[in-house]
Amino acid sequence: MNNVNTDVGNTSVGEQEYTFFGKPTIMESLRGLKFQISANSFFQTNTHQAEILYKLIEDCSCLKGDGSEIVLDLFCGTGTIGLTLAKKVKHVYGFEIVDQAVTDARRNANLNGVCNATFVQGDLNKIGDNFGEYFPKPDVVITDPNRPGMRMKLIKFLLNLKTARIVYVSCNPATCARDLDVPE
Ligand SMILES: C[S@@+](CC[C@H](N)C(=O)[O-])C[C@H]1O[C@@H](n2cnc3c(N)ncnc32)[C@H](O)[C@@H]1O
Repeated sequence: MNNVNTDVGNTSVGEQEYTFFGKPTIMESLRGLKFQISANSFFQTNTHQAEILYKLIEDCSCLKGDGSEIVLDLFCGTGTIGLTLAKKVKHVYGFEIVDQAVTDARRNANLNGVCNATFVQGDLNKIGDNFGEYFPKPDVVITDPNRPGMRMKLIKFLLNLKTARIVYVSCNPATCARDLDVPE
């Protein structure tokens, strides 16, 4: 797979894709589920470590496991986190900017027989005042932003939700610390 972009920066999202050999997607298994991943979709690079991370996320989520809770999966990529939690909750709502990743997330839900997950394409840096109308009040929020972290509007939105639990997964301690420091 040749994934081409014209940026000089460190970006993994391509403008054109050329499949030279084989299929344009790869399959991965995580926590008993199968995931089909396209070239432009984010996927944790170390699958073994991702299993450990996702187990930790589940532990930190403190789900009741009785199928009553709503989970919001922000920056959801191919739906991996939400889908690994879906069997324990009432519904998962995932938000992600990359079209292909959202398509993958919906397909991955089908692949794994998960019917209680909704994945929506959208830019979480540009949420409108009506963002909260897209899902019921969540019991748990998982947020896993890319390195720039979250914008103030999203942070304020999450704080106003007064959700019992927010699990922040970060690949950048600096922006994570900045985001956690926002006063209520
Ligand atoms: C660190 S990855 C996490 C993906 C997923 N949670 C996982 O574990 O595979 C961050 C994700 O945020 C998405 N993203 C980046 N900027 C975004 C934005 N402004 N709005 C929504 N999603 C965004 C990326 O495309 C990527 O899929």
